[in-house]
Amino acid sequence: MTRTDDSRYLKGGPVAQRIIASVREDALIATAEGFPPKLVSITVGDTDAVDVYVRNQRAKAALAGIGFEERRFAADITAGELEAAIHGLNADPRVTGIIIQRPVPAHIPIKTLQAAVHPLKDVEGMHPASIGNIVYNQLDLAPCTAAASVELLKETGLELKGLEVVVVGHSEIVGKPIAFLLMSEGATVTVCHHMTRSLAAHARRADALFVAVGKPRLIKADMVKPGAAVIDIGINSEIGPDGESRIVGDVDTDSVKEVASWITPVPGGVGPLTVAILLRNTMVALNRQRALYRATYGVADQLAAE
Ligand SMILES: NC(=O)C1=CN([C@@H]2O[C@H](COP(=O)(O)OP(=O)(O)OC[C@H]3O[C@@H](n4cnc5c(N)ncnc54)[C@H](OP(=O)(O)O)[C@@H]3O)[C@@H](O)[C@H]2O)C=CC1
Ligand SMILES: Nc1nc(=O)c2c([nH]1)NC[C@@H]1CN(c3ccc(C(=O)N[C@@H](CCC(=O)O)C(=O)O)cc3)C=[N+]21
Repeated sequence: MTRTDDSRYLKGGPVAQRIIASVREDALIATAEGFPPKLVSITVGDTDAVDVYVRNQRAKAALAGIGFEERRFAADITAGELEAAIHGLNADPRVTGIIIQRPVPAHIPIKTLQAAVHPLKDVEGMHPASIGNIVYNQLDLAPCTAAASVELLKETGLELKGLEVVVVGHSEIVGKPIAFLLMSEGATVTVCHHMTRSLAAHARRADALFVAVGKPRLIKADMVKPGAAVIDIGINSEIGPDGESRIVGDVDTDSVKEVASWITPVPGGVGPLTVAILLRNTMVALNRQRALYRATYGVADQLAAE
């Protein structure tokens, strides 16, 4: 049996295709109504870690009928200059959404940048005001990777209410939002991080195990409960036995797949779905902008008023 024919693999591609097809329908209607959705990506400095992501964003945005523009800034730009650029995008009615690719150089405070994006254009749900929404169980626009990971778990058909879930990694962009989304769904959530005393003991109790750390093969077969669902979020690049560069996750997939009932492959798991959800979030943002403008001015929306 080849890797991808194995039904234990929870693949992101088919789910992503469904989402992109539905986004495309909405995007074509919005465009015909005079409001073409457009996403702007901001990258700062050396962008190796995000190149794959941005390349896929561009390709999938084209498929979905969403405009895409990449703004690249030099590593020595100041935080003030970047904020000014973001304010310009906030004020530009042709721009629907803004995504700031991580990481940014150390001298740029990412939180300040994230807070500079207008909440209505925050397609990643990372503005402090947006991230608060998931605490209040308003889940229609959540951080893309977290939403993608939870959506893949739902593909298993497992009942989330009361499910024992363990999340490894507690970054603000992945681990923490996953924990909040799962709490909203009624799961019992344990969050582990580098200070956790026995990662293995916690991980082994999980019916669903989410891993977002950035360490290849951190999770081995003896850390996984038989029959569990394993969602591998890690994207690590390493040199394979053939001397070629390859992408691997945080889970030792070959051994863990013998124990788990479901496992997300890397590549081909969470990654493609993350991109699809970013595009879906862009349409959620567009619809919010149009609804607010109608409510405020009683006209179709901002462009129509000009
Ligand atoms: N598929 C996708 O769409 C995406 C994939 N990623 C990938 O997911 C991974 C995580 O990304 P991100 O959350 O941004 O990374 P961060 O580096 O921000 O966070 C890593 C987390 O892992 C924890 N950690 C570190 N070492 C251990 C350990 N030995 N045991 C348990 N926990 C540990 C850290 O805890 P502490 O803070 O306490 O040190 C931290 O919370 C990366 O491989 C990244 O490439 C990221 C974004 C999107
Ligand atoms: N603000 C911000 N948000 C992010 O969500 C974010 C980020 N910054 N910085 C970089 C990381 C990484 N990341 C990926 C998303 C999808 C793929 C993806 O599509 N992966 C394909 C790769 C296929 C191929 O190799 O072409 C797959 O896994 O199958 C990869 C990486 C999002 N990140």
